[in-house]
This record gives sequence, C-alpha cells and structure tokens, in this order.
Amino acid sequence: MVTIHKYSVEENLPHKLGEFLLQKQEDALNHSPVFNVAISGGSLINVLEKALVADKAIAPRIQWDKWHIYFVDERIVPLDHPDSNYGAFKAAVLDMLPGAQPHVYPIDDSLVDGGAGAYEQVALLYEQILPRKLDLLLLGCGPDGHTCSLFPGDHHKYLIEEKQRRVMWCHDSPKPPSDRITITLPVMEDAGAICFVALGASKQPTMHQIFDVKNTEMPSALVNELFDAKVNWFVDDHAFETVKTKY
Ligand SMILES: O=C1O[C@H](COP(=O)(O)O)[C@@H](O)[C@H](O)[C@H]1O
Repeated sequence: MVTIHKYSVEENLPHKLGEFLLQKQEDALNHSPVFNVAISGGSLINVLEKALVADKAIAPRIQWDKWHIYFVDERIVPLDHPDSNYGAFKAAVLDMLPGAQPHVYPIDDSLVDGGAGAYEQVALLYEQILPRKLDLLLLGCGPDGHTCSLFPGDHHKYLIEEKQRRVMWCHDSPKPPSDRITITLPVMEDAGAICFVALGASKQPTMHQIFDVKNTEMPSALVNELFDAKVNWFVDDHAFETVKTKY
C-alpha cells in the first residue's frame, strides 16, 4: 500500500516534506557518507525551495555537503534555459544556499556534439553517472499522469517497457520541450524510496484516475502498483479533494 501524506495549506505541506527529507537524510547517513537523491523538474522545484531553503526550521539541518543530487529527467535545452530542470533547480535552490553546496549531477547534453546518436550518448553517459541505488527519488506527476519523462500512450510505451537501459531518450514528448532524457523503471525498482509531490486543484482529475480508478495506463499509477510499499505521496487537500478511496 502506498503511503499518502495529505495536508491542508495551513498544515504547511512543504514543512512536512522537509521533515520527511530530513528523516531520509538521516537514514542514508546512518549507513553511508552520502545521501543520493534524484529530483524532477516542474512544480516540485518550488516546493523544494519552500521546504529546504525558505523554511528556517528545516534549512539549517540539511547537510548539503553530503547530498548528491541527480535528475530523473531533463528537457534538452541549454542548462541555463528557463525550461531546463537543472536550471530551475539552480535558480530556486542552489543559488539561494548561503553555505555549503550539494554535489549536483546535471543531465548535460552539451557533452555531445549533436550528431547522430547524440541522445543515446547522453543517456549512456548519465547511466554511468547514476548510482545503482538511489536513496530517494523525488517525483512530480503531470496532468496526464506522466512522471519523469515517462508519458502515457502507445507512442511512448517503449520507455515504460524498457527493462535494460536505465536512462532513455525521446524526441516527441507530448509536453514541450519535445526532446528529453529520462530514467526508466529499473532505476525506480532499485531506489530505496520514491516520493511524489502533487499539489493544487488542477491535479484532481489525475488523482482520481490514479487513486480511485487505478488507471495503470498512467505511468504514475503504474509506479504505485509496481513499487507500492516504498511509494509516498505528498498531496494537498485540493489535489485529493475528489478521491473517494480511503488511504
Ligand atoms: O515535464 C515535466 O513534468 C513533470 C510534472 O510537472 P508538474 O509541473 O506538473 O509538476 C515533472 O515531474 C518532470 O520532471 C518534468 O520534466
């Protein structure tokens, strides 16, 4: 059974997420010198800024020098482009840190020349950079139920069905920018924990499909089904308002 952490605006979800991340940090550092976490882009980044930078009860307890931060997906644009997941994280979090910086591993497409096979090279390179087992994956969930750059529909099924390659690419994402690099399910299978964050009334139909209908055509619902015991969802009461099933 997945674990749902549901909060109202007054209950301050970013603070609760911050406490959860502190616990995950402690769990990891109890058995390892580093905390390996991979993050998404999109709306998650603003929540991370609130939880890890703006929250004065959480921020001083984050041991940034021990955090190794990877990305679960990236849009193929320059890293300083507003659509870059790394760029968004840098602007919202990294540039705001007053002291120690984490070790950060962007998915950097400028490492290849853009010729034939360039995307495959970026994916293969990132596969070598990613640790086999990440302590935590922090995921978003798009309105169509996509997570990372794993999109629903027959056209993108090859990404969901991939069993060998841990990092893949696609050229025709239904959500722009169209060229993307993404982790695949084997990375999720090996991860210690998975945590989704989904906020706001605009996510209501998606939450209904995932938690009532259990529509596993949606990659986020499939992640629930495959990895249930280690999956957490941080949701606000707006996003979860129309979910009927009790969790
Ligand atoms: O394009 C992307 O979208 C998803 C979901 O974003 P959200 O803004 O609806 O939360 C995100 O998790 C992913 O990393 C990103 O590339």
